[in-house]
Amino acid sequence: MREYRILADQRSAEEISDLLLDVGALSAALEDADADSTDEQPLYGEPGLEPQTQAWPRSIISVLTADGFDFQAALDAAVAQAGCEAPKLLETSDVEDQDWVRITQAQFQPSHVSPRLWIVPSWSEPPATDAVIIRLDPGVAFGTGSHPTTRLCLNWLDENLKPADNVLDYGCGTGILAIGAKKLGAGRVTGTDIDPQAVEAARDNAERNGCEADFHLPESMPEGEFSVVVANILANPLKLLAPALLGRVAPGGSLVLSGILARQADEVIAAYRAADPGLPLKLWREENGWVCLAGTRSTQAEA
Ligand SMILES: C[S@@+](CC[C@H](N)C(=O)[O-])C[C@H]1O[C@@H](n2cnc3c(N)ncnc32)[C@H](O)[C@@H]1O
Repeated sequence: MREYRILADQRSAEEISDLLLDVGALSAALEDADADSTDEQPLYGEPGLEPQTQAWPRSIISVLTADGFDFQAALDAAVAQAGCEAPKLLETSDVEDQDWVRITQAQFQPSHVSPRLWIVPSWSEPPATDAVIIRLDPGVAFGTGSHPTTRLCLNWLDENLKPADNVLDYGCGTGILAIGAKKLGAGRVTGTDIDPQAVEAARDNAERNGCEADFHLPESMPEGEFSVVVANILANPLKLLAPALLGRVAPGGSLVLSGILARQADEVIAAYRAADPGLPLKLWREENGWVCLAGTRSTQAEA
């Protein structure tokens, strides 16, 4: 059995993984290649890329194959079908047959992401503490707690959520923020994502965690305001989404944004101030060059 580790543009990584699995690869695990990087953004493609097309930078795909599998031919075919740039081969190694499950699982272990919250995959025992556990396995959607921006949002929720706050997770990915909010005591929890696979994954993950939460595509989102709106996307889409996100924050409610590099914080704060001076955003916290911005809408009595 062989393991191949390839570096791919994050936008095509899932499709490449799926195509390799379709033609017989035994497993394909994705991890962020740039989780701790604050290099120029975007980290792929040409410098002139339009802001709307920026996505998360690069993924490492670890692919396990049986002996005799023609990995290069399978990769070439996947690249041709996906119409993307060819991933870069980082390394290959021989793997003992009995080790492949262990290798796959070793890539994702329990992690302590905020004072109370742990992310625990299905193959691990929960830590023997009074921790609040989110059960989550890596899959098709973004959000396993390995990225600093996800952890920043979870920490904001852990430290600031009030009992029975109702929460909107905008750009929910796996639903990790919605599930975390519910486990921390939120009331009604709703999530949305433009990616139908993410909406599906979030529903499955909420059910697996025994969390009552509903997830919708943006066009099917029910009307209504929330006491907490959290969105971990990227600076440019967040600026475009300002009216939509601000319109969802109830009087006295909070808006929490991440997916923003430290050097982009001022421009995002300015865009939101221009769209609605009644909800001033401030830097809440920074981790590894990524920031979380947060602010509270004044109540009618204060306005
Ligand atoms: C970085 S992931 C965040 C996932 C998860 N909330 C977390 O914190 O780890 C951003 C998610 O936002 C979604 N997204 C991007 N643009 C969006 C938009 N305009 N409306 C809704 N979701 C969007 C993406 O599909 C992706 O799942």
